Amino acid sequence: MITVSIEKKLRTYGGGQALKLAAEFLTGSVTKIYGPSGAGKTTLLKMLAGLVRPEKGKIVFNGETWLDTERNIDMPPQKRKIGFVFQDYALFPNMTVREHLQYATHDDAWIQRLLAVSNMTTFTSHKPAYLSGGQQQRLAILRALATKPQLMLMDEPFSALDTQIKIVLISELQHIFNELATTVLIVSHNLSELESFDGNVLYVGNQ
Ligand SMILES: Nc1ncnc2c1ncn2[C@@H]1O[C@H](COP(=O)(O)OP(=O)(O)OP(=O)(O)O)[C@@H](O)[C@H]1O
Repeated sequence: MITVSIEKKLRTYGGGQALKLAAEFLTGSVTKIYGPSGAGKTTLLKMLAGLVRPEKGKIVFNGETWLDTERNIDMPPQKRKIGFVFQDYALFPNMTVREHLQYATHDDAWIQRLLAVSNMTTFTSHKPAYLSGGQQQRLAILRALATKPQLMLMDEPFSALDTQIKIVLISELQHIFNELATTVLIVSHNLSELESFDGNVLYVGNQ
């Protein structure tokens, strides 16, 4: 279980806007996050990852305190056991698909499986510049999954995929998340694309 209570001032023109959130996420659950543009959805994922610090707040993951601003605890991102799929992918330009995955894990059988479920096996020696937008996006998902994270944070992870690929990939991901008991948070503008994910919905924004 992840327990989160956070207050963060957002840098907005005009100022004054803040993100305030208190929520619990059960282990192994999928939560679909939606809300207006600029409400702070990406910032919320970054705070969970330890990439952005709130002014005030507490994050406890399975009894382990990741953040407690009152006690000055702020666990660094690499210790938080998370996978992050960034909206802009954040791939390494000089690494091939296989190297991206080998950088994250030494488990070759797992790499093979990830490549197979995402239909990426034929592209293993390609660098990002030689991949389509949809292939780059799938690589970003695979790289995040490679470490078998306990918490998967996904920011608009399917935006570049065509419907057919999306349907197959989501069904494969659902199996993998169940197997690993991964807790998953997915930010999406398009909740209908996530229909096949069994999960809860969280609105971020002014009520
Ligand atoms: N580290 C930060 N500290 C404070 N404010 C930030 C930080 N990063 C981004 N912001 C501000 O937070 C606001 C919300 O941005 P964010 O990207 O989290 O929104 P979003 O809900 O994900 O929007 P979209 O749906 O358009 O992607 C923006 O006004 C942005 O300038």
